[in-house]
Amino acid sequence: MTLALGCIADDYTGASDLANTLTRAGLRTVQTIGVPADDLTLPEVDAVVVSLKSRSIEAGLAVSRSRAAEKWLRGRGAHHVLFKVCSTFDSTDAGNIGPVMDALRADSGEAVVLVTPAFPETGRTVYQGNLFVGAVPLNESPLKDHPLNPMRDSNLVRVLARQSKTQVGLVDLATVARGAEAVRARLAELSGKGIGAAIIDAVFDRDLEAIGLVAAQHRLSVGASGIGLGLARALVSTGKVKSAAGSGGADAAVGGPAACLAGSCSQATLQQIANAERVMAVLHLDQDRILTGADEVQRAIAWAKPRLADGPVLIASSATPDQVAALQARHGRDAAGHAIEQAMADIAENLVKSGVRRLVVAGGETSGAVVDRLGIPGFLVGAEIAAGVPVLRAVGAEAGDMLLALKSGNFGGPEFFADALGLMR
Ligand SMILES: Nc1ncnc2c1ncn2[C@@H]1O[C@H](COP(=O)(O)OP(=O)(O)O)[C@@H](O)[C@H]1O
Ligand SMILES: O=C(O)[C@@H](O)C(=O)COP(=O)(O)O
Repeated sequence: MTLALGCIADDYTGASDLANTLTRAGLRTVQTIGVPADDLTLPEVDAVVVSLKSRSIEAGLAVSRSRAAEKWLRGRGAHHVLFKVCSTFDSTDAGNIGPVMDALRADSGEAVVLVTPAFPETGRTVYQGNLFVGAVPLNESPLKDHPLNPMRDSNLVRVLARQSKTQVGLVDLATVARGAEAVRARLAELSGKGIGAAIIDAVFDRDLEAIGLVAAQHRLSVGASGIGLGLARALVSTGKVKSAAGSGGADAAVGGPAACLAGSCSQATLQQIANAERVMAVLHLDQDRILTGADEVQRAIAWAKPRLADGPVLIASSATPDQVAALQARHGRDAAGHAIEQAMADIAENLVKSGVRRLVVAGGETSGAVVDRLGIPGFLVGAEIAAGVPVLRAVGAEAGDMLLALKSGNFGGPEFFADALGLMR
């Protein structure tokens, strides 16, 4: 297998978002969980998205895991590696976007790295280096209250500079609008000044197409699904990849009981849970019981099991920003996040033991904990449920044939859970 594109994603929902974008743009794509073991049989593909759970771990670990993934991808022929980060640039001043970018830049010998989290289809645009979420700057969006990495600065040149050892420059929209040649000239100017990374403005998909043409000639880029779209379109338009259509049956029916788990506390997910109450049984977990060691997981399983035969169930830990802040004040931010993720993984494991083969998970860290516990090594990409969220078919899973959807907290329409199960038969 010779890869046209190698990708490293810093969480599992982000990886499935990117795998979805690449598939829709005509690249045969597989998502792996971590660097694949030698005995995992992968189909012949144009792109591999290696999913890491490295967004919120210690920076040194994120660096070493990303480097191992890059080595594997380059070893399979990938000329270009995209480090996929969140379209809301989820990170802290300690990282992990900057430290991983710096390490991959050194490994790939890249002079100046192109960086953009723009993903116009989901309302993420970048102008003058400032990230907008819909109509508001990042620091005024719900991301200011994220439980793990509250985003309080929308100027990405500043945000990345605080995390990276290199100087960070800007390629502005006026330059992007003049096309690929103008972008190349600006990058040469920046690298001549010793600047090692550039935030690139992008508002429309056509901006990302110009960026993709330039990026494809570089060794490394950093961004969200939008730059993935640009790269994929560049690979197809320059004939490096022959466009493939369709999901190849990756979403064929598996049957059996269905369940949803929500650990995201995003506004979008809170609304989706409220709407799901009309069409499925919903259990709200008691987070204090999880944190104090009471048997909340057993209570959830005992609640779910008798209901599975009658239709899908949804189990949620999600809470409003005030409730999240209060819980974190009582137990600590990391302890709260970790304990709830592990409880979700316990619940998922028990549900699968009870026969669940269709599972929807809301939240990136939550999805990481669940997929790791289920021991799923990879996914094929099926139909698109919503922008950035495909149906996934597990490959090589211990439980056998399974369909999953891993939803980024912020993605999906108001009826997401019903929409997902409607496509996961
Ligand atoms: N009620 C709650 N209070 C505090 N933290 C929570 C609560 N529910 C979930 N969490 C934690 O919040 C984090 C949500 O992150 P994640 O799953 O990545 O969602 P998103 O996709 O919205 O970022 C997880 O670590 C999760 O365990
Ligand atoms: O780019 C995006 O917004 C998503 O692909 C993504 O990474 C989402 O992360 P979570 O919101 O933590 O699921």
